[in-house]
Amino acid sequence: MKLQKIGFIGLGLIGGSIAKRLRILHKDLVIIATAGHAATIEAAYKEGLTDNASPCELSDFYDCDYIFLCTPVQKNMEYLRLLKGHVCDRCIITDVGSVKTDIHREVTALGMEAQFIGGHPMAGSEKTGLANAREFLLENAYYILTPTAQTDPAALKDFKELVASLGAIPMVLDYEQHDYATAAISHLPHIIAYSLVNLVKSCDDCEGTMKTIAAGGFKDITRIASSSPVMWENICLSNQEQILRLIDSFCGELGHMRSAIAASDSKALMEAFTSAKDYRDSLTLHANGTLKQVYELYMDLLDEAGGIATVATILASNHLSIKNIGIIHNREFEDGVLHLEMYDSESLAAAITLLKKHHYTIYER
Ligand SMILES: NC(=O)C1=CN([C@@H]2O[C@H](COP(=O)(O)OP(=O)(O)OC[C@H]3O[C@@H](n4cnc5c(N)ncnc54)[C@H](O)[C@@H]3O)[C@@H](O)[C@H]2O)C=CC1
Ligand SMILES: O=C(O)C(=O)Cc1ccc(O)cc1
Repeated sequence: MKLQKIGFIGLGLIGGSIAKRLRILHKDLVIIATAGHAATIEAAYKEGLTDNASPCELSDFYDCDYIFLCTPVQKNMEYLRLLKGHVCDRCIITDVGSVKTDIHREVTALGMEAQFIGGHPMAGSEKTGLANAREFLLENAYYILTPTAQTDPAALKDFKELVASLGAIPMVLDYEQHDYATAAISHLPHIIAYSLVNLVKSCDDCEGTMKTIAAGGFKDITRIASSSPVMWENICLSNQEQILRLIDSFCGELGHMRSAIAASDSKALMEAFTSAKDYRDSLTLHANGTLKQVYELYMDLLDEAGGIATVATILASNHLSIKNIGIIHNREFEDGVLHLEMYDSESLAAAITLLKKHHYTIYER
């Protein structure tokens, strides 16, 4: 399907990343957008991402092939209501929200099932805004699609192709199944991270001893507590039922741990830790059972002669071999991005530390 016009409502981390990739793939595509702040659209226009220089009106979305709703989940539902009756028949409205049941119920209530395909890229970070959007953000990530009972199979096929062109892996799921799974693997972990940080904050002494000595483990498990509060408030309100279910199960798990520790039950502790370790260690195994881990980083590369040679020399002189290297030449008004693939996790970690020491900006996935 030849894409002509795509609209974005919300142009932050996710909307911006999708738009950037589409701009690279389809130079002639008309991309229009609106966002919470006019400055976002001005910036997007300046970098050649959007065709409009100020936030567009909802009526401008009428003849889009696709409209991506990329605001916090509850705002997406408001926009869906506003769009009803104001888009042409062939337009597919999709969203990137982290919760799907709520918006599907709204779609049904509005009678928009034939025009809506839910979506959720399983990629992102704790960062927000267009400034952090990257065209490769969805690379190799699952992108969950939740069609409705009235989705035209041809429209679903086209949308799958679009998702695949973003570098993502489309996966169709039932929306309720999606919300239970994401409550477990994404929503609960964010709530635990936020709670853990608040716990430490309230337990710390006046000198901030805990904050000072907080080491890798605490930082690893709480990185996501730096995520957008508005986004997570919206997610908790939209996926309330499944999140409460998972919080209760988690309290049960913590209770088992507590009992085992209180009873000095080494066997129970060893069983719990070993079983969790085995499962966690197996996460890098993909569905087909092959080890598909890629040890890669992306970094900003100054547009100067010898830029790659300098990076290669820094790594080689520290005995770090590069498996794959390439420049992504597509941000017209910015410096290039260098993609590096290393052989294993240790070399990747060492390369990141080394390159950061040399003041390069690194983007880890
Ligand atoms: N951050 C992440 O890692 C992921 C987020 N998501 C979902 O993607 C959606 C967007 O999240 P991000 O891009 O991370 O957020 P973001 O904060 O980076 O961007 C949100 C965008 O929505 C706009 N916006 C907010 N309220 C608005 C309003 N009332 N009218 C118009 N625009 C408004 C903001 O101006 C901004 O452009 C959310 O629904 C979230 O659940 C999905 C996958 C990953
Ligand atoms: O930062 C991380 O590791 C995330 O987990 C990002 C994320 C946040 C929300 C989603 O719906 C999907 C992915």
